[in-house]
Amino acid sequence: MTSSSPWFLSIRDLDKSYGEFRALRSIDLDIRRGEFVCFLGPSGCGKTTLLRAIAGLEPQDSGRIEMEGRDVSHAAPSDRDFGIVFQSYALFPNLTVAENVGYGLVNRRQPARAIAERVEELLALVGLPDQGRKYPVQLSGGQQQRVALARALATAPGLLLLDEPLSALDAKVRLRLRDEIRSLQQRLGVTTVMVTHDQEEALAMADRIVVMNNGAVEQVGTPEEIYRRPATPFVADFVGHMTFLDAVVTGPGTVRVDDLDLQVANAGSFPSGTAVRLAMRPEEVRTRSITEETPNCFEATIGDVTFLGSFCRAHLQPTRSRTTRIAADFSANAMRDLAIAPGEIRRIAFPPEALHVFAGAAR
Ligand SMILES: Nc1ncnc2c1ncn2[C@@H]1O[C@H](COP(=O)(O)OP(=O)(O)OP(=O)(O)O)[C@@H](O)[C@H]1O
Repeated sequence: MTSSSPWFLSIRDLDKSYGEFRALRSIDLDIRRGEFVCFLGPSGCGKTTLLRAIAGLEPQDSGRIEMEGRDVSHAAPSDRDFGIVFQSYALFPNLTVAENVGYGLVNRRQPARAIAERVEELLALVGLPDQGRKYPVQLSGGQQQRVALARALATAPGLLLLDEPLSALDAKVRLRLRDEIRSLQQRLGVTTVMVTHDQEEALAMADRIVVMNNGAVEQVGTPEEIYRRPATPFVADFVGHMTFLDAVVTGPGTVRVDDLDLQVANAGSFPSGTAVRLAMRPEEVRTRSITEETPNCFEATIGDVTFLGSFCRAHLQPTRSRTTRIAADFSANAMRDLAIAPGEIRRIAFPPEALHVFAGAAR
């Protein structure tokens, strides 16, 4: 690979075990220069282990890591060009904010004046000008995390690693800092990898999301690809909400669920008779402008309705089916206009393009 390669970071066949437990399984991943990538997955899936392997803090057992075309697989962390922010702010409590931010610069033996100027510039960058004399304990959690961010950026690293940097903060601060980190990253153009288990955070911040499960990469894609075209039932289930139904393929582009025959736009190449899992997002259930020609339309009884703030989620049971229950989301307007209430019967439709078909019977 040459430095003209679009990839800042390339990972090949990375493996890591703790005793018998395989924490990373044959990870292959390429990250573009300037890209913001999120590692997303449930607790224990290996996100942090992968981040720490990239940093050289938790060496892999086998596999290769290249940064800007340089093989850093066995390089010490100090020989890898990154800055890192941890979940717990990890600031030195006995050092002032300015000393914390300038820590890495002092180690590089830069003149005091240059350091002071750079620290002031960094504090302004993270929205904390004139706070350099304070101690970490005098700052809020959000402010401490900004200081940690400034410290990680001090040496102008090629790669910014963020390990759940927002998860210790309360919801409002988290939202604000999320936007700030994203716009700062775009302004600086620094290649960034962030670990999170919060799907909303990943969808809102990332250029691309790496969904991990059980030490392996399940899918890599833009937020929209991950959400609209989940590659596996795990991704479909983990990102957003999905109704899963047992189905049987009845022909090209058709499946049967219980007594319902449904058209499916992307049915894959399963032969007739194959048991599959059908999946659909609650917001894709259609309730308006339904005519006799609308595909996959039928009557359904409205079951329980849960108020979720900006929308309501209802469970619907098609009247021709004994067992099928489908989650459907309704805006406040739709709730009112369609008089959605438990026990009512309404016509609904499943757009063929909104149905996902996966191999295997439902759990
Ligand atoms: N030093 C270690 N010794 C033994 N097992 C470890 C060690 N570090 C991590 N593990 C195990 O490896 C798995 C992956 O851990 P990792 O911290 O990468 O998960 P994660 O996806 O970041 O999860 P979380 O969001 O909970 O931090 C977990 O099952 C964890 O228990």
